[in-house]
Amino acid sequence: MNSQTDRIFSQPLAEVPDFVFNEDVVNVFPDMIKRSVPGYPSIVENTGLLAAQFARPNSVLYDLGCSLGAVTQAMRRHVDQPNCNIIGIDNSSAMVKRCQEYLCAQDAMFQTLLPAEIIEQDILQVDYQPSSFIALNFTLQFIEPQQRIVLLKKLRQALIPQGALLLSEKIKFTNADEHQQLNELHLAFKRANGYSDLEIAQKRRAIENVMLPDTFEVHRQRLLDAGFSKVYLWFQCLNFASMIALP
Ligand SMILES: C[S@@+](CC[C@H](N)C(=O)[O-])C[C@H]1O[C@@H](n2cnc3c(N)ncnc32)[C@H](O)[C@@H]1O
Ligand SMILES: O=C(O)C(=O)C[C@]1(C(=O)O)C=C[C@@H](O)C=C1
Repeated sequence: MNSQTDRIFSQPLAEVPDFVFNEDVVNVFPDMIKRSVPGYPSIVENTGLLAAQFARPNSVLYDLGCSLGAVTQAMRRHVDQPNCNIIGIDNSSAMVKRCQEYLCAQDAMFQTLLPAEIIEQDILQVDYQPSSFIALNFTLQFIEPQQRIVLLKKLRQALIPQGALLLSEKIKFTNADEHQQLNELHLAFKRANGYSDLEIAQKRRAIENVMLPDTFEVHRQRLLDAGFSKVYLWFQCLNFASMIALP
């Protein structure tokens, strides 16, 4: 169950396949995401704080595209509301299986935690229950672009009036210089975390067709079009950002 160092793209590949969240990725995922996403640990921990701020009794907290449940675990550390439960959803069976094991380990360590269940499902197919907090932590970028507004409208409908949606994403920039500078800084971040140029190039090739970032302006407008009334950027580190959207 121990996480390993990410060496998935360290050897030259004749052809780099599209990135999938399979067993190989699951084995290295905590290391991969920490070394690839600037600010990831801060975003996860503060998501627990944000969830505690918005969580209301008798409601569900969702962790969509939960992977190994880092956000679910942070919410469980911070949220203490009566009759609240967490539902984590991911469509990768390998992720769901490992996530359930990690949550059992968390259950064994703490006595009073919100109940949490992890479900294997496509987040586009879910009938959402009334919710006070929904986290999409680096997940929307993997959803087909035309489906993003459909999903956000559904989530807006599920949110109770005092609730909030958290959206973290890799972002593009409209200004070409800003885009290039921040992408170069992101490459420097990856190199400083021990990734070689080969690993960086092969990973980029693997995700270019499956992970499609938008600009902050596109996210903001789409959230407003989905029916949210306010969108606040609460975190940015290089080309990775997190925002909250309020009903
Ligand atoms: C970058 S990871 C998310 C990281 C995670 N939220 C965290 O904070 O550690 C993206 C996740 O979204 C999941 N995913 C992608 N498309 C999905 C879909 N349509 N339905 C459910 N999960 C999806 C992937 O399997 C993957 O585990
Ligand atoms: O942009 C990159 O290079 C990334 O690796 C980003 C990213 C992400 O943002 O989700 C992509 C896939 C991996 O799951 C981890 C990180």
